[in-house]
Amino acid sequence: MKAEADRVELDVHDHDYLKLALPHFVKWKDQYGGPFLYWYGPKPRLCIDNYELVKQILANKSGHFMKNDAHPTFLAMFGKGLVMVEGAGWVRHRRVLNPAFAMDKLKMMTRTMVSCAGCLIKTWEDQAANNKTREIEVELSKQFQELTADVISRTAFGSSYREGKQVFHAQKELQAIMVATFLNVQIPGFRYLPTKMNIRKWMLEKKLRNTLSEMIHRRVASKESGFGDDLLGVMLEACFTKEQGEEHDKLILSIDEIIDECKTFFFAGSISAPAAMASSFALALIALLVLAVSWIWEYVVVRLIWRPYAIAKMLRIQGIHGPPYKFLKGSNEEEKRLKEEAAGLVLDVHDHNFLPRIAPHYLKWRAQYGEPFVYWSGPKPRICIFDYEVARQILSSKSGHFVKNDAHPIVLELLGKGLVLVDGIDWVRHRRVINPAFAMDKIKMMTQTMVCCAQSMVKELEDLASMNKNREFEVDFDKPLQVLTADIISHTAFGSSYKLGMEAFHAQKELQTMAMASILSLQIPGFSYLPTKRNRRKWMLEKKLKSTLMHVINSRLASQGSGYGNDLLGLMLEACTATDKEGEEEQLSLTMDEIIHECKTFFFAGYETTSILLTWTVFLLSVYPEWQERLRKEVFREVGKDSPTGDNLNKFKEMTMVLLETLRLYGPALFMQRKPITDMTVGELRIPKDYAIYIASPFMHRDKKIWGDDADKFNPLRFENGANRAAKVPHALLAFSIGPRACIGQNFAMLEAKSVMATVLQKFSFALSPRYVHAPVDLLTLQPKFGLPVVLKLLDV
Ligand code: HEM
Repeated sequence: MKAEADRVELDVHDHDYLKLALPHFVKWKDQYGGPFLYWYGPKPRLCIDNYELVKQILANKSGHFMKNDAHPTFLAMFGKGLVMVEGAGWVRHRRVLNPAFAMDKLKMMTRTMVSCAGCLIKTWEDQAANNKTREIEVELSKQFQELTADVISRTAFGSSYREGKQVFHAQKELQAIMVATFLNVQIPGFRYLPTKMNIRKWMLEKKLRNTLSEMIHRRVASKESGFGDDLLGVMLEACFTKEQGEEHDKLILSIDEIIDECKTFFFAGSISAPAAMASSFALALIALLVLAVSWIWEYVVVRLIWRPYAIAKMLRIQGIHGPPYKFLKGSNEEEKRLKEEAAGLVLDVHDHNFLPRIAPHYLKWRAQYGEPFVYWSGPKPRICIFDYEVARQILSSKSGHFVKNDAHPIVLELLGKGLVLVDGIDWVRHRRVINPAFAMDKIKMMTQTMVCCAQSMVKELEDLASMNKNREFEVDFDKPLQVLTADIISHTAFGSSYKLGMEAFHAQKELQTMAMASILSLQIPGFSYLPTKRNRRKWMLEKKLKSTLMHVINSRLASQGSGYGNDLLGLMLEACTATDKEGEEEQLSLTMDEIIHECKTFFFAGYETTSILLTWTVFLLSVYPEWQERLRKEVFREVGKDSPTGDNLNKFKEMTMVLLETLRLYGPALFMQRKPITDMTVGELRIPKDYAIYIASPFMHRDKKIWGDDADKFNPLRFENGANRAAKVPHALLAFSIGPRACIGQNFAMLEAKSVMATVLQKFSFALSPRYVHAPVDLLTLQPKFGLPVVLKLLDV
């Protein structure tokens, strides 16, 4: 019917365009009367034209009538902005946006509106003046569209209006895609397939997001000098509110929500959807063709060919060299080959330089091209930094210009958007909520739990040893240490709900194993949505993980009267609950999803790292028995046979030195990554926006210029005067990172490691089993490839 109506033209005095724009409504209304029902695919739509019914539905304040589900592309364009949000979310958004549309603010924008209109009129005037007849023909609807886009770019984004225009164009193209696909049959999952149209759509969505995100981050960074008088500025102003008695600003909308509101400004403010939808199928076909050509141009020519060569050239000019870029593969093949060659390398147990095993490509390229060098992960460049000063400037930067590099999708999936991965003002919000949980006095209170867990592991090992006449036995010690650290994090994070916490962690661990198994296999786009056996198991685990964590969190929230508890979750919820300004409602400054992500982060960031630190500490104390003995003496000197307390542990000086030296030589976290959100200069190095920077801390920890000639040796004494005096530069130990994004759990990890080591040293002596093979391996964290078999001997104490 629409195609037929498309061929009809109306007389200019005929304003009844319904037969053209909505011919199906006109026909069905005539045929079936009002209200009538029709079908959009399998979904029913009830059409109402009765004023009283309309009033009751639209004016209803119960919140029971919500917006209908939007078309996915429509959602991508609009985002979850004011037009789309519902319920409490809508109240929050509306509260932030209202001030931006107050009459006095709008009046201030009139000048911009008039000036934009003036520019258009001036263009017409100039064109008309060039004609003898002083008249011109213009395509008014197009020009008005341009005009409103101009007005909204300037009023919404002020001085950033040029970027605002880019947003407008990306949104317009997305709209064309929506029109072209609107009436197509929607095959479930089809939108996840990498068709040319979908790829273009994803690119546009990414561009839209990145441009808006950058603009917002810049505004937030320059917050001290005011947010500006444009819509974005007024919205950000209303978004940052200082609660009574609070030291810092509180953010009402998340950065994602602000981005969605910006999309809404544009869509609602400059384009009318019904007009767009009236476009013809012919237009859709042309759009498809244009999209295909532009996809080939943008994706193949620009991204895979031109950009890598341009980047390499720009870096060469700065004197940064590296292996040549190969189409699509980058340096992957050479990296893979070098790693395969190194995989069989076995080290002597006194040899702590494992770099030829885990990073042979870095060693080769550094020798060949110098420092820093650039290599290619597929078409993406990685600039590798070995210099302490450059690393310090990047990691310590507080401007918010260096953010975390895009995480591998698998890491993202596992970790969720928790503290480790969030950036910008979201990070500020998360960090503020989580900081109190890691305050020293709170962590000290957890020491008892840590020691208790360690004692029950030691008791089990003791029982095994007592079964042998010589009171010794061999064990793969990395395994009980893994179980122990999971036990500790379950207890300290979830207190009395630790059993449920443990269940959640087991689900997460299995998900992690599945993810690691697939990390190197070919990723077929869309494959993850197919109901294969593996995917179904994955979905089941994800569901279980989420529902278990939700259950734990909800029961805590429900028991608020008796306090949230002294475990990490309780302390986080405490900091998370803030009373609404108007007084009534209690609001969480993190959403339920964000709290769930933080719980996952506790486990992911806090469990494996600490179990690996313990594993390498046991390894080194086995290789250097004189240090094992020194630490045992220290433990007996400080606590005798008693259980250590938080205060005792802080007095373990030699233990601290050994742990720091272990972190230097065998730090669990290997390469830190960042990227600048805008072009940045660090020292003499100019780093263009979005280039990944890899900070090669395992190399830097062995730098003889910084650590002295014995940098490759195990020498805990270098930390005798504290971590900051151990090397020629302060903050040379990067194992917990430095700067604002340094590890929030470092005190927790150190206390945990001391609790466990003290408890083990009180009962056992240990030595490496002859089965031990020294082959450290990079599995996201640094691990002993063949585990840690040791002989444990029960002490006669
Ligand atoms: C030996 C043990 C640990 C090591 C070596 C370690 C290492 C690190 C490093 C290097 C970072 C910074 C990453 C970067 O800058 O890209 C980091 C961040 C972080 N760590 Fe740890 N970590 C350890 C234990 C823990 C524990 C026990 C927890 C929590 C229970 C934890 C939670 C976190 C969190 C939440 C962050 C992100 C902080 C932020 O971005 O604000 N870590 N850790």
